[in-house]
Amino acid sequence: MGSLDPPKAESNYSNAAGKSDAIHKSTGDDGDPPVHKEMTMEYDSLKKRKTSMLPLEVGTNVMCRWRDNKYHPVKVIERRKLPYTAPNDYEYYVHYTEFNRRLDEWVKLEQLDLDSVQAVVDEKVEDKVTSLKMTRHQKRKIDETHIEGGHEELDAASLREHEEFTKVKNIATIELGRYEIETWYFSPFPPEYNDCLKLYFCEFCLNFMKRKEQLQRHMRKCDLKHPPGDEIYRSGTLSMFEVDGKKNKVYGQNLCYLAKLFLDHKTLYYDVDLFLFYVLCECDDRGCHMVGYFSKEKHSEESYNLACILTLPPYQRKGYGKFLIAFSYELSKKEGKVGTPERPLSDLGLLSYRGYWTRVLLDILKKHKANISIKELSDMTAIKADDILTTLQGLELIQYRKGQHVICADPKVLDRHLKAAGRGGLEVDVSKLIWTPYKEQG
Ligand SMILES: CC(=O)SCCNC(=O)CCNC(=O)[C@H](O)C(C)(C)COP(=O)(O)OP(=O)(O)OC[C@H]1O[C@@H](n2cnc3c(N)ncnc32)[C@H](O)[C@@H]1OP(=O)(O)O
Repeated sequence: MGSLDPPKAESNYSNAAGKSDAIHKSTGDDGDPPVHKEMTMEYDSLKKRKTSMLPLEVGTNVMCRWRDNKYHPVKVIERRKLPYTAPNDYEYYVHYTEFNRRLDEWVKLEQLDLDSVQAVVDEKVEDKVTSLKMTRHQKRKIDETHIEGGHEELDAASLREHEEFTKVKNIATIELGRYEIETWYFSPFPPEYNDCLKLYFCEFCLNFMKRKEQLQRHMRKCDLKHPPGDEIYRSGTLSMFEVDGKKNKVYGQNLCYLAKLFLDHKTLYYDVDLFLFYVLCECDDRGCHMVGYFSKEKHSEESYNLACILTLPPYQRKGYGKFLIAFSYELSKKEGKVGTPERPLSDLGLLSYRGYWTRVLLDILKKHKANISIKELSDMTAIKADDILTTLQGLELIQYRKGQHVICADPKVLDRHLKAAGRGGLEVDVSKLIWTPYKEQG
């Protein structure tokens, strides 16, 4: 599977500096004053034209030099004046149009190629309204990110306001345990944290602070050495804790603030009572260090068995995501239900789920000699029938014959797909799971 990091291909884009260099060089030694003068005038007018477009407007499309030293198209999302500098000295918050929003960042003017500036397109209000049409579920999620919450309907204006409010990352880095982590997205921390670029989290209770000394003081007092709640799984150094959002409200909210820094789609913050949090930890003699988690509604009418899933960036691509997904299905099996993750899935979420579904289903198809139906696959795996159908359709293993879906699984094709689906990840040892499904206490 390809990397989701931006493409590494050579860019054939040449930059503005190169072009103005060429002008300087051509005014060299040929001793031809009229040409020299013409060139100088041309250079001056170019410079003037460039200066006149500054500061760039929000919405401008322009090419920007990225950390790979190549130029990529960006859109200016926001700008801010640099203190104690000339009137036009701004820095710009840009979105790389080819990449995911997690790579949005502040850049300096010298990273932008002013020759490539395109006029700001005034997006028509109707277009925006159409693009803002959302499902009821998405609206609910957006509501929940609002500090006050509780709006029944969100009109286009409120959505725009929400987009405006969340478009720039507020916290740039966090310290958590022994890691300093660059954040990916905006998270609605309380207003008193508005002036912070970095936050310090207690890795056990997830309280967050503005200053390192506050964290150090806190660590001397904090009694926790693992997430609050019940340890429901332990295998080797891996432990899973179940945290009830109602019993551990502050922990649940802190976890949501933290998770939103890495989740673009909106998540809940205040209504944590309705959720259980499954927190995966690597344990050593200093305590149980959070690696990732998933949340699960206590009651889901839509048969969701997972609301949000996160592996903290330092632990990603090590198989923990697949472990968390597998774990969520093991819980569903114990409940005797089928389950599906809450939508929308992020790009990385979709990749991880697709890989998991492919491996689980194809492993069964390989071993199972007789015909097997989608319903039987669903009963065996707790994967919802729709997800089985889309996975197998995506792999072109389904045919529609005489009004029915039929699975056509040639062993060689199965092997090819399994190989492409990558590594299996960490296994959940079900014998080590000690858990009973959630029941409301009377
Ligand atoms: C319902 C929802 O919550 S949807 C939102 C999902 N969550 C997020 O987007 C939050 C940010 N992302 C994450 O936390 C993580 O990327 C997760 C949870 C999606 C995956 O966690 P990880 O621990 O990295 O997963 P894991 O190591 O098991 O790999 C999963 C597979 O996904 C794919 N994948 C994950 N990250 C990448 C990446 N950056 N580039 C390409 N493929 C990737 C790969 O196929 C990978 O398998 P492989 O390593 O064998 O090739």
